[in-house]
Amino acid sequence: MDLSLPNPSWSKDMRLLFDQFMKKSEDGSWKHLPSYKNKFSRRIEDIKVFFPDAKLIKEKISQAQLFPRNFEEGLGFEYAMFHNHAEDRTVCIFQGGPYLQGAPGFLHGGAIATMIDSTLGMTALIAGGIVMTANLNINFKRPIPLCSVVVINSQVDKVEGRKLFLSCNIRSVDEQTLYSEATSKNLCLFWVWFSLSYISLGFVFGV
Ligand SMILES: CC/C=C\C/C=C\C/C=C\CCCCCCCC(=O)SCCNC(=O)CCNC(=O)[C@H](O)C(C)(C)COP(=O)(O)OP(=O)(O)OC[C@H]1O[C@@H](n2cnc3c(N)ncnc32)[C@H](O)[C@@H]1OP(=O)(O)O
Repeated sequence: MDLSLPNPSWSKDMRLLFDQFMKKSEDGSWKHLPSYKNKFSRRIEDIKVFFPDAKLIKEKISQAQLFPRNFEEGLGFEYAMFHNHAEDRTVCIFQGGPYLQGAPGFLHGGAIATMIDSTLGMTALIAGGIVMTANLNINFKRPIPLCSVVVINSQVDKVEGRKLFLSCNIRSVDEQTLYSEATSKNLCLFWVWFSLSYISLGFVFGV
């Protein structure tokens, strides 16, 4: 089940942004990225291909779920991502629910980091195939109110061999407030470089 589609917990802002990006996707310049709880987790063989040293316990791996998709509807991470192939850019619209509280009334820094890592990771994944985050630097500039909607804008800045350098920022829907900025270095796990984005997309999402 694609969990990046609107559900009743989404606020008006979240719905509006989603509809705007779906409209932008009509001419093919943007692409909506589906998101699942446990794609790649069901079959131990799939994972072993990417991480041959993984010590996976069969019974447990069948229960594995993508971390940000682990909460009940509306309580944790509600988000949808859109990718622009020509610009190597991914936008994530994100509504952080009440279970993600850090300072009273605001999102936990770890929850913000999770969404930053997920968005940068997805951008790197599309650009470079199977990648791991080697380094992530975040400046938390303003606290993000709980249950508000924010926009994460990420892009590939530079590619050096198997190293991808990315950056992103998080802004309010009206773009007036800059909440966070981050940079990351992601390492492509296979030296056989495949930047053919849509092949990567099909590989990961089966689309
Ligand atoms: C992950 C996605 C996988 C599958 C996709 C399946 C489904 C997708 C569905 C949803 C996707 C959602 C996206 C989620 C994204 C989440 C991403 C993560 O959270 S990853 C988890 C956190 N990261 C880790 O656990 C990484 C642990 N570290 C490692 O495994 C290794 O250190 C490494 C990063 C793989 C690098 O090891 P290597 O042996 O491959 O490289 P090295 O020879 O050590 O270094 C090469 C090169 O890179 C430079 N470098 C290495 N580490 C760092 C660093 N921390 N900071 C800066 N630079 C670093 C190193 O200096 C070398 O540079 P050179 O000498 O100039 O070549």
